Amino acid sequence: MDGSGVEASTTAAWMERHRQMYERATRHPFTVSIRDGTIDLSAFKRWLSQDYLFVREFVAFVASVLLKCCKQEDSLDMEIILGGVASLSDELSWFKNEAVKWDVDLASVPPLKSNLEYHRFLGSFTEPEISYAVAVTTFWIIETVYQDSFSFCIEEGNKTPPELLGTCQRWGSAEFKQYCHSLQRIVDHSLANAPADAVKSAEEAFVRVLELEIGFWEMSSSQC
Ligand SMILES: Cc1ncc(CN)c(N)n1
Repeated sequence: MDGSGVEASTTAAWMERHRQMYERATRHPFTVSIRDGTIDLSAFKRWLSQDYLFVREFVAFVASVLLKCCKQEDSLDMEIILGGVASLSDELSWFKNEAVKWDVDLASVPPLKSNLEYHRFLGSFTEPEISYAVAVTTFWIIETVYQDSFSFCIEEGNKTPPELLGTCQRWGSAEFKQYCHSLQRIVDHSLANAPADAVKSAEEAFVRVLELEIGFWEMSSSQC
């Protein structure tokens, strides 16, 4: 609580403390080039196929967050996270449809280095020792980076190519923003009740996600 009796948000404080890195993740030249219409379409196609592989790994990660949530005494967050798991089925179908549209063969694409590094990070959350507070923080910031990055591509003044607007809407919509805010409330509530070492680990995971997201955009831009 601050002096006015308003509960300060830990997530907002972290966003401020790590603002530079947050900006690097959410205003990366890759997404900025979508917004200004200069995107290299081969880079977009690389992102599309790599992100499909990412989302397949993300399913298991979100399922592990759900499992940790269900083991909490008070599992009121369950419905929001379950909704997140359910929406991934639609998301995988979306990637498959887009791949056909862009003539990308998803079956023949191997994951690139930065993607594999992200997969390893996501895979570590199946460990039961990793707390729910850390896992749900990680989930929230992963979703938020996409929400912030893609909503920028559809904000006023954008020159986003019409064929990419559907992609930007997927994560940049008001609905997805609401969902990210719901996750953020869950995270702040969870952190407010977590021990100090878990809060510290959650902040480390927050920063690690920003690094991995930057690496993912870099990989999409340049095939590293
Ligand atoms: C790399 C990455 N980060 C986040 C998201 C949003 N679920 C995604 N699809 N891909």
